[in-house]
Amino acid sequence: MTTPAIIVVAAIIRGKDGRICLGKRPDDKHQGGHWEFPGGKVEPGESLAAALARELHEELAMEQSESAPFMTIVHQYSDLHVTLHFREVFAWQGEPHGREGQPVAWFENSELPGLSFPAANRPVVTALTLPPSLAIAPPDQSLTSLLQAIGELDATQTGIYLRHWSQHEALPEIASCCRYHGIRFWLRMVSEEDAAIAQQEGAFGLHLPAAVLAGCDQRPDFAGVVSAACHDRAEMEKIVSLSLDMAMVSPVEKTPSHPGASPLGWPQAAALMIGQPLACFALGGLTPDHLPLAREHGAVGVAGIRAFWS
Ligand SMILES: Nc1nc2c([nH]c(=O)n2[C@H]2C[C@H](O)[C@@H](COP(=O)(O)OP(=O)(O)OP(=O)(O)O)O2)c(=O)[nH]1
Ligand SMILES: [Mg+2]
Repeated sequence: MTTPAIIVVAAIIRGKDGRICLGKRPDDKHQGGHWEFPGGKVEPGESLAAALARELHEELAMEQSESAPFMTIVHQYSDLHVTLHFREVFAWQGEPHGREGQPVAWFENSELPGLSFPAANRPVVTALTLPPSLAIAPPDQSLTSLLQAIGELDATQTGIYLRHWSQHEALPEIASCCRYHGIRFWLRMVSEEDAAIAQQEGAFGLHLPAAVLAGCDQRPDFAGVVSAACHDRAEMEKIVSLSLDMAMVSPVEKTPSHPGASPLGWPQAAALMIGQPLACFALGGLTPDHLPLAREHGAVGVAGIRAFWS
């Protein structure tokens, strides 16, 4: 039996102090009693940006709001099929307050995972904990230059994937340097042991290359973010079926590190990424400046090697 389907826009509103504005859904509404990113149903013929500006005016008295894509999640509730377009609101007039009697409050990013949200929101709450850029450690980088480069990164914008360092004797030193600078880092999982190492070193993420993903029949035992490499639809389905948090989708554009690989191109990458219940990072021939373009195509972040180390 098919359920009704709706298209919804919802706002990620960050105050100057970095906190996020949420509203509480009235008990008698669908998904009532949960916190929500303010927003509502898109009306026929309305653009997503216009729909969100209208909802923010109606619900929060925010005027002239402007927004850009963050991520899209398609979710099937038992009684409703929703396409949720989350958008980052970057400008507005007025002080947001609940105009419909609903509680409205501001939360630190770190408080979000502890709140009760509609089930569809799990991936967006995870995505909000991620840096927008992921710098992959180049294979030929020396330990000294890696440690120096870590110290020069902006921890709010960039995380790092220590692709070749999981089993290296210098890992504790690198991990401690990352922790000191507040840099979120990912380690590569090749064996079961790597999940334990990642846990012990305080890695933020554990990344599964395609061959490891192929041999995996359950989510690895790791408390942080679990990501996997994704090149096609079959890998995306596997990643979703294991309830992983993140996919690095590649190669989106032509890249010198994999000269033989034919790129997906943005339309095909978008078809893979949009609506999936996880955070997608676009990878391959990109720079951090590609973030807005990547978000237009369903990725929440961008990853790469050379262009991501300042
Ligand atoms: N706004 C919002 N809705 C969400 C979120 N997560 C989630 O599953 N939803 C679902 C709940 C609802 O079924 C739907 C949003 O519809 P809504 O009730 O807010 O729509 P609306 O503002 O147009 O309200 P109404 O005029 O129909 O009363 O999307 C979220 O974070 N924010
Ligand atoms: Mg609403």
